[in-house]
Amino acid sequence: MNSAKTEPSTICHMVALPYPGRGHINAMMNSCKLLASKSTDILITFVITEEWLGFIGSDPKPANIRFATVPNCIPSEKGRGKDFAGFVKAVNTMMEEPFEELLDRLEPPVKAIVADTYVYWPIALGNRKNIPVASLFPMPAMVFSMFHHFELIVQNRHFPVDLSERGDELVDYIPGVSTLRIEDLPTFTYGDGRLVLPGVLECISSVSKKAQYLLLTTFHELEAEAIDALKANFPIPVYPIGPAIPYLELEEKSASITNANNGVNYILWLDSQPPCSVLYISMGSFLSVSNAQMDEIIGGIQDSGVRCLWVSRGEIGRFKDCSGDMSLVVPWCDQLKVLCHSSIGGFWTHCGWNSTLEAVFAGVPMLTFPIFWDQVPISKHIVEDWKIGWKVKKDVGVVTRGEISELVKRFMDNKSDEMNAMKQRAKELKKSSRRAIAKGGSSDANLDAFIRNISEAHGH
Ligand SMILES: O=c1ccn([C@@H]2O[C@H](COP(=O)(O)OP(=O)(O)O[C@H]3O[C@H](CO)[C@@H](O)[C@H](O)[C@H]3O)[C@@H](O)[C@H]2O)c(=O)[nH]1
Repeated sequence: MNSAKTEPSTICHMVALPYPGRGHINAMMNSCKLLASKSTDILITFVITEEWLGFIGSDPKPANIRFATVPNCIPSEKGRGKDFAGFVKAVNTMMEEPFEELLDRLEPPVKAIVADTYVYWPIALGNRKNIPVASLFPMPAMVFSMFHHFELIVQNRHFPVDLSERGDELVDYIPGVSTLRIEDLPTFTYGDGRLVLPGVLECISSVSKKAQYLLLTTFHELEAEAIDALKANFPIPVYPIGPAIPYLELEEKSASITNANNGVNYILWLDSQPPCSVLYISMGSFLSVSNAQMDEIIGGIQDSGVRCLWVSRGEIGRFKDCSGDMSLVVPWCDQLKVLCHSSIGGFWTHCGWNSTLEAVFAGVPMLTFPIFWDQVPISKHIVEDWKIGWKVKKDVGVVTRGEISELVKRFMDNKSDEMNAMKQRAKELKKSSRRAIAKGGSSDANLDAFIRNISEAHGH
């Protein structure tokens, strides 16, 4: 850890604590970069485990963001998906003590803690130490509202529930959230979702009761109704500052483009493809679909004859038949750069919120294959609310190779009126995301308001 000792007291020093998973670390880092871009008087200490420092320690970041570490007191990131509930428990029992020790040593004095909503203890810790806490929720405002109003779901007898019997019943009573089926709520009715639900509900309720600010990685234009309804009754300021994605670095050259991919330069490959012809496929950073489903997906995409760029970690062997001019498989890519490339015509996504915000920013329509938790209502957002995608996943059972091939062909048909109308809507949302981040736009103004609030209300 490299704590600076002599910064002047005008420095607004914040400590950022992400939940230690890829989607959450990215959301927190991108939010911090947006905050740090506002003034060189802002200093952010970004706290991660030593293992995570190994993953992201050499990534480019502005001079006013620095890393500090806690020991590897939680299970390794590798294999985290295997015992999800156990991982969540470890994050919430093992990290507080080393974090508190670190906090006590940091200089200059800390003006605010920005902590992921899914880590349970920072709000109480901040209260004990008289340090304001901004809770960063890295999922849609709509999903926050679902948990915030969970008692309505219970009152309407929609939880607990047997999805196979009542999954199609409608949920039309959550303020600011458009009507959806029980089946489209986050996956808290079964499995790991059911296990982590009580802890999540406690976190969400402590945000309104004890935190000082709520930051959202969404932007107002994208979820206006959910955000307005939330703000109307929420006891603390709510600041949507998104899309919290790495758009500030879009123009920079990324060394990882070839280094991480055994010398394969996927940007050069994209450069040589026709406009809007490539389907980008990424299924998320830690949960994946069943082997049987994966075989159908790979077969269906091959049969469709559509060009594609796949991201696949550790499963490259399964793609041995996907070689040739039409497809490229890489273990990792600079996703926002890829989505913004003119050759990309569609995105097959598991509907992680960061990926969704990136696709909205890039104006790319989506094929949705949600797997867990918020990904299910996010798919509904994409398909029904914004109408910029189609759902591939079925509620029950495997989607077959033939179904996938047909769907992908129709989806990537640049001459279809239906697809062109969808692309037009995606372009409109892209424009609204650019308006939100432009000077004086909704997110830009919210970043300023949050920083002003922290500096004034809690100045030294
Ligand atoms: O080759 C790749 C693949 C992914 N990414 C990035 O990795 C992140 C993935 O985040 P996300 O799309 O949100 O997926 P997950 O990692 O699965 O996200 C977890 O965290 C999200 C935010 O809380 C939730 O919405 C998801 O349900 C949860 O699984 C994004 O920033 C991508 O740009 C890359 O840069 N390169």
